[in-house]
Amino acid sequence: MSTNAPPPLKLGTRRSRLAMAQSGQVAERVRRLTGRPVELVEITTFGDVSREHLARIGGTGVFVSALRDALLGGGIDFAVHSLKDLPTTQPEQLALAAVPVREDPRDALVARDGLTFEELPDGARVGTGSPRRMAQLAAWARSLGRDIEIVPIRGNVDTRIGYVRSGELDAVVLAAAGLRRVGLIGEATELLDPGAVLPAPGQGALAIECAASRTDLAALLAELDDPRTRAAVTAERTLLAALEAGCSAPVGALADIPEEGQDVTELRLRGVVGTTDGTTLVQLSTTGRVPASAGEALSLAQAMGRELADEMLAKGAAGLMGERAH
Ligand SMILES: NCc1[nH]cc(CCC(=O)O)c1CC(=O)O
Repeated sequence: MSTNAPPPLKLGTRRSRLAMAQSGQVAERVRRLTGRPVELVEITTFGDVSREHLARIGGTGVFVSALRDALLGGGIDFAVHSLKDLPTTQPEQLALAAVPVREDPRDALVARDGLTFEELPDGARVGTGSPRRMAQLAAWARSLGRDIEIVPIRGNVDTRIGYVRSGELDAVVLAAAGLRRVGLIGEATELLDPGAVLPAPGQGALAIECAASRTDLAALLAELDDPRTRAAVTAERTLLAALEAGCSAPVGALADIPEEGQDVTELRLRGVVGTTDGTTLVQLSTTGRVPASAGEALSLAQAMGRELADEMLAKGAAGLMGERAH
């Protein structure tokens, strides 16, 4: 073994089971890619400590600011975030070095007795703290003529599933990606069709960040980037930004980017905004031609996001978002 072995790369991570799982998976890929050891450095964020509902503390960035401070202070070399927790404006001093291949973007239902959403009886209590999920679940229940009570909850994956195990709630809704990453996807009783419930912009994707000044490191991490995922989440996040909504706003978005070699000639971007009681939803989609190159895909993704936002705003989307997150 060489005496001047490179020092370990420090990967800053939140302490939650989900954050540790996704950081561990990225650390393994970076180790294999660079041959360098990767050390996990645990950091507590405001979002982990606060007991407040996310909708009340604003949501935007509560899980990421402590990690970003450590990146800028040099305490860590890179960080892994859930992309859907990242504010839409990227600070100049930080590089979004890679957006790896996306995990399942859908929401998952975890219900008692293996029930699907449509099988829930009148009076069923369904837990979620997300205004986006509240709006779409309430609208879905209304369309079924079903009387479902949406109960505001928050907490990590185990806490939320615990409400169903204990019998306190009939079901909860979580991101399928989170369940997969912590090995609990078997608890899901239904993967929700995006036609009924659109996921949060960027859901299921990770963001790997480092200081923009670390150009060599950024280039190394860029090996983990998946251009197709980056184009999809760019369309979704451009829509979110153009609606001037925060990550706690009742906004859902999903871009379908066809796999290479797939016989598809169109990209599709779907978006939804609604009131949390589900009485009003503005749900629209737009399509674009499949681009020739990754660079072209990004500008097309941005154009589609802006175009869909304009159409949604013309249909009254701004009035449905309530108080804007900051
Ligand atoms: N807001 C918390 C959060 N941020 C990312 C995920 C799940 C994983 C992902 O979307 O990548 C979750 C939990 C959830 O929504 O159930």
